[in-house]
Amino acid sequence: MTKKATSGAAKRGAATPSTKKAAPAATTPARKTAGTEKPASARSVRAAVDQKEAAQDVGVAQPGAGTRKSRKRVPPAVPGGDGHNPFRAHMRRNRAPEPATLVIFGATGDLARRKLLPAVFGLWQDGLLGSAFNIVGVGRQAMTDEEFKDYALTALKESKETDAILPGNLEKFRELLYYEYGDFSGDEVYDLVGRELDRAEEAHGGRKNALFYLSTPPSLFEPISSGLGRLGLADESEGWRRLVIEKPFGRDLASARALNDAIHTVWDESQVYRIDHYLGKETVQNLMAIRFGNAIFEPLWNRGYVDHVQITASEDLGLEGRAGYYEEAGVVRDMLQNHLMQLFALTAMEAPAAFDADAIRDEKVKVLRAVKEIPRGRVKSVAVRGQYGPGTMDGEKVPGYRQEPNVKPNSPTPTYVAVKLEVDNWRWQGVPFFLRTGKRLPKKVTEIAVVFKRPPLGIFPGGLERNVLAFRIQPDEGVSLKFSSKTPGQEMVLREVVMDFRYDAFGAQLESPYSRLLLDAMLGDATLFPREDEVDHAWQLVSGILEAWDGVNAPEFPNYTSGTWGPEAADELIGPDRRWRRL
Ligand SMILES: NC(=O)C1=CN([C@@H]2O[C@H](COP(=O)(O)OP(=O)(O)OC[C@H]3O[C@@H](n4cnc5c(N)ncnc54)[C@H](OP(=O)(O)O)[C@@H]3O)[C@@H](O)[C@H]2O)C=CC1
Ligand SMILES: O=C1O[C@H](COP(=O)(O)O)[C@@H](O)[C@H](O)[C@H]1O
Repeated sequence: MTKKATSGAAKRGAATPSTKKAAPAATTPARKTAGTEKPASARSVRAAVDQKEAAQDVGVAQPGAGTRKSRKRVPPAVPGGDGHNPFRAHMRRNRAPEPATLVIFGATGDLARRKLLPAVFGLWQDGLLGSAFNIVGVGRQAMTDEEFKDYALTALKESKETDAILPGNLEKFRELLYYEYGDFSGDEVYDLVGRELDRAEEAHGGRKNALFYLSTPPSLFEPISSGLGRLGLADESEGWRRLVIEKPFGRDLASARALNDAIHTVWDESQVYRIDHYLGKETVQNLMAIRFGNAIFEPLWNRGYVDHVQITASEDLGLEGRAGYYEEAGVVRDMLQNHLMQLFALTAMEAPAAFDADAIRDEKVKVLRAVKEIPRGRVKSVAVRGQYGPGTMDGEKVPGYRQEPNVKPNSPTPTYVAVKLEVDNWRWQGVPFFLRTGKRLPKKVTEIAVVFKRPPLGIFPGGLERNVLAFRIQPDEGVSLKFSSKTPGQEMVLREVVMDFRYDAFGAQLESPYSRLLLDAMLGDATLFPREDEVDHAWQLVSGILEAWDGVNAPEFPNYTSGTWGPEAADELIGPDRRWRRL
């Protein structure tokens, strides 16, 4: 176990340097050459308008108050319905974030462009970001504020993730954007960020709340965390300060622990929000809702009734030009250690004492701890790796992994993994959990399937099929229950049928996970963010697999054809009496 941060105040105090906001004028770089000096008053005016609008009604009259793409469809009538959209009310929750600045490090990167800026825009347009809000993009490229505003607006127009833009809202959103740049290993760039917070102070009601989002290569997580600490920006005396860290969190157990330790020299754990975007998916949250919001499932959710559980995250896409990252990561780091382990933990955990961050995360940690270890010597019997070869997808020929641009011709990097987890606790003893994920599989689908035991005795003709409760995480989001039914006719012949709940019954398109998680972080709700000990246990579980596979060439690679369901050995792993679901 890694050590927990001791007193946050003590840590932060110790790390607060005397250089805090030192000599701002002297450190101002030659920048913003396009005459983009921002008069404080302009910002104050905009913010004051925002504040007034928000004060009128946090729920309605926000800056861009409008309708999200998701609300273009009219929801079905609700009992006593009056046209009021229940989803909108739900999204708003019962409070809005305090005035704050969102600082995005790596604002010129792919994630920021395609996902983060659209997510923030959507939240803002829906009036969910509170009374005063602004964004400071931070990068290494020299850019003026105006150039960054242009860049961000282009990104919003181009991203598929952007909600329908209401007239005039892009121009209003533009007003909220600022940019700073510099070398992330020095002090100057953090000083500039600090001054952005100073400037927003008045408009933010005298507070300097800040959410620092690290959307950079992982090698920069520690330098940025430390840089913010050196300049006193983790100190919460003038407003809350939170650090959002993208994945991957470390590349193995040792580096994840080192990163946690480095971060905790500056930040208390309560200030740290490690992103796993799967937790922001509506359907993943619904897993908890269905398990713990109904009486009928939980009694069956154990070794008495469940035969096994299958968790699948299959992707039809290949590398998509990410060789630089993926050659270093591979599927275990990219998907198994984080997203699939989280899905597993939510499926297998006990009911939390309350729906709050620590209660839920405590339960996830407990079940992760209960998983039988997979030391290097066990890997062969419980895990299968694969790498895709050339094949055909949707009638088109696609290259194998080793033929992708910038991949080594004999790359040992796995693009598929299947693993059997055994949980040594009273609930799950003897119930295997099979997890699989891979690229260039036949289709994009993520599903958690709870497969029940066969009936104890067959009194009707026909097979004794296993009932399956399947959570379709994506796409075609919903939940289905497969069971046997009599087919119409004179004979008592059974056939499998499916009862299906589909999310589109709600008449709302689902929220981007990044919107959900960004808003949660702004609200200080860490429920959907993995805690330090969760990440640590997930790394512990995959460590043996990484040790056995890292850099070790699998002579059989490539061992599955693009467009198929992975290597044959995966069928042996789950068999002989069980079969992977054909999705
Ligand atoms: N892209 C995605 O879909 C996903 C990304 N992530 C994670 O998000 C993070 C960002 O990913 P992504 O946006 O794809 O990465 P990119 O490489 O596209 O962008 C990274 C950002 O960091 C900046 N940067 C890179 N190196 C330096 C440096 N040495 N000094 C200062 N700035 C630097 C880049 O600047 P410049 O523009 O000048 O290169 C850019 O702004 C990563 O941790 C990734 O693992 C997680 C899930 C999905
Ligand atoms: O984090 C990642 O996730 C995506 C899959 O995410 P999804 O939400 O589209 O299911 C994966 O393609 C990528 O390799 C990985 O880094």
